[in-house]
Amino acid sequence: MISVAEAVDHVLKHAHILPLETVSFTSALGRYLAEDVFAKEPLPPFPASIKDGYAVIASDGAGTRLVSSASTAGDEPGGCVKPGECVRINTGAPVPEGADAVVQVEDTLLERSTEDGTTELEIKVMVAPTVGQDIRKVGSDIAEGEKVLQKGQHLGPSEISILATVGVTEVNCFRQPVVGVMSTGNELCEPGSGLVPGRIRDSNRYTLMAALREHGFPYTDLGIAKDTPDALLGMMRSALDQVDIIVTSGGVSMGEKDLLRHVLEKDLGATVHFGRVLMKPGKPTTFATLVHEGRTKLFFGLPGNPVSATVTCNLYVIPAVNKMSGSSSPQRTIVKAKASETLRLDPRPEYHRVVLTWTQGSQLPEARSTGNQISSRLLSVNSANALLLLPPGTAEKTEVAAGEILDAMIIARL
Ligand SMILES: Nc1nc2c(c(=O)[nH]1)N[C@H]1C(S)=C(S)[C@@H](COP(=O)(O)OP(=O)(O)OC[C@H]3O[C@@H](n4cnc5c(N)ncnc54)[C@H](O)[C@@H]3O)O[C@H]1N2
Ligand code: MOO
Repeated sequence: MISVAEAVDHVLKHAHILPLETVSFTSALGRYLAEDVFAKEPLPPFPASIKDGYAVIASDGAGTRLVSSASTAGDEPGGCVKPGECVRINTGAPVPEGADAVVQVEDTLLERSTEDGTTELEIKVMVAPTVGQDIRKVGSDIAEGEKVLQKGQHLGPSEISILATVGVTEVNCFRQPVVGVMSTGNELCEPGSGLVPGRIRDSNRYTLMAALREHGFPYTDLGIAKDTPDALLGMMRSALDQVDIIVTSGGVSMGEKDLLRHVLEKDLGATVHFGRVLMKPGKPTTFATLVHEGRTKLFFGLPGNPVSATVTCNLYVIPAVNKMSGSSSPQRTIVKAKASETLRLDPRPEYHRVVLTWTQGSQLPEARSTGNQISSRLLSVNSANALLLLPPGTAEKTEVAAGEILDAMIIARL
């Protein structure tokens, strides 16, 4: 049996970054950039006011100014401020020529206006301005030609905003792999079905599809395959044309209906890189690759037990999809956490489902166990936001004490 670290190495070694494709910036959320992005123009493209107030000549000092005109956001830059004058200006509006400072309205007094009170004629600057005060210089936010986004960067809302502001409406990103999700097992029925003797509802397919959707990855629902070599082979063969990765659950252990490895190796000619991993839960996790029409396809056979499928999806599938999408740090985030209770250690390294909570004044989050960790008990992942990485038990160390500090892998939005 190989270790989790070795298994992850195998997966990441075979998870090749996919070729790039051009995408509209409006659909680039969650993608990884395949090129650097530069600003064609400076931002702001004109000297812009930071405040609502008056554009003035700083050397005029404090005192009375004639209000000669107004500049509001959206106006074409123009006009000219002469000594002793000022221009009423809004935040974001172009600062007119001649002016070298903006005085915020709070630092002025209205001295004289037209009889109907609609137009200011004279104001008094109460505090002597300094040159450049409250003006954004041309290119002070983004310089012309500046690299604003870097190849390999993840595009979140802020990066989409940067693309919009520099007017780059199409970008080259790495293609995201399409993941086919399949459940296997004669006992499975759809969640909408009433239970008949011997049957259970398929939850794994919905867990896996939801996990992919949560990360913004494209997927295809391949349905439920019966436990026969022909059914498995047929469904996998037809999926290979549509997807880059196939993720199944069930059928990887030791039972006579655990056919997957045989179908992969003998019928599809895939190379199985591992089929048993020293971990709890998830021991029978199987990983294989095969070349189909010149392209390497990845195959994850996750264990059928629902919690095992969830844990191994986080450990292997999500990092593989991240890497193929162009991420340079594809693995899930690990933080330190404090065990909130005594936990017995298993002979296998355990991925214990916990709820991390941060309390004010404490530096580390507390990790509270979700209770009975048997791999069939889906309630052990209910509300879990992390997997506490428990070392294997030994004769000397059989448990983790309350307060011990351990690594925890984040598996949900915090
Ligand atoms: N003799 C041995 N038996 C088992 C071993 C072993 O080492 N030797 N390993 C056990 C471990 S650990 C696990 S995990 C399971 C994994 O088995 P399979 O991947 O072959 O999964 P199945 O046998 O098909 O199913 C296991 C369990 O999960 C339920 N299941 C399956 N698919 C779904 C689904 N889509 N949604 C909900 N529940 C599902 C299934 O009905 C079974 O109860 O093997 C142990 N056995
Ligand atoms: O490895 Mo299994 O996933 O413990 O139940």
